[in-house]
Amino acid sequence: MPPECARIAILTVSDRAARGEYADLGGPAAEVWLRNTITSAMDITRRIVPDGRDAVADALRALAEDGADLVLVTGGTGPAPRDRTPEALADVIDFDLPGFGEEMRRASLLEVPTAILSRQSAGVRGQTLFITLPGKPAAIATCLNAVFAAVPYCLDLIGGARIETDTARCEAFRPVSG
Ligand SMILES: Nc1ncnc2c1ncn2[C@@H]1O[C@H](COP(=O)(O)OP(=O)(O)OP(=O)(O)O)[C@@H](O)[C@H]1O
Ligand SMILES: Nc1nc2c(c(=O)[nH]1)N[C@H]1C(S)=C(S)[C@@H](COP(=O)(O)O)O[C@H]1N2
Repeated sequence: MPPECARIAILTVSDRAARGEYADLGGPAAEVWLRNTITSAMDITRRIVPDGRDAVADALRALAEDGADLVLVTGGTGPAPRDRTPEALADVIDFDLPGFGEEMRRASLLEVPTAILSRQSAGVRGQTLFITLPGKPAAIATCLNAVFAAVPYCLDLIGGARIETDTARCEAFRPVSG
């Protein structure tokens, strides 16, 4: 893989999708969104894990150790007993980026009042940016549309791969220095 190729992982967190009780629609929706938006070279992998703090934290750690530049996580952000994606994220990151969650909730609240229940967020471990999204497949585009303009510059700042976007879908914002 060329060094400029961005390594992106999509992690679906769902007990029922992990058991095969329903088809995972969230992971594929996130992949389609990325393929339609990112124009530079990328390698996308997808995984499914059950809900729960340890299962999710182990998967997040493994993805960072594998060298992922960006990890999108969908599911397990709510208040139900098995929804522990935020705790798993806190276990693995060096620091959080609360603006991501604030903006994704703001955008989602324009669509559904229960968006306030999602503890979705973002954080950085080493050179990996994690963004957590709600499990509802329809939430994925809403949330990525709301925040993705800041993702390329965030990856620049943490030493991740440089990514370019289709400006008709998402204009990556990189502040000009000086
Ligand atoms: N990965 C997914 N693929 C398809 N539909 C999903 C997925 N994740 C969630 N959903 C749908 O969104 C609804 C609410 O999502 P939520 O994450 O709260 O699921 P859940 O009820 O906790 O399910 P699970 O047992 O799979 O974790 C689910 O009932 C399901 O219909
Ligand atoms: N855009 C959007 N955000 C949303 C939703 C949605 O349907 N669309 N569902 C909400 C609901 S009902 C819940 S419980 C929380 C947490 O979902 P999760 O546990 O699947 O991550 O996300 C919220 N955010």
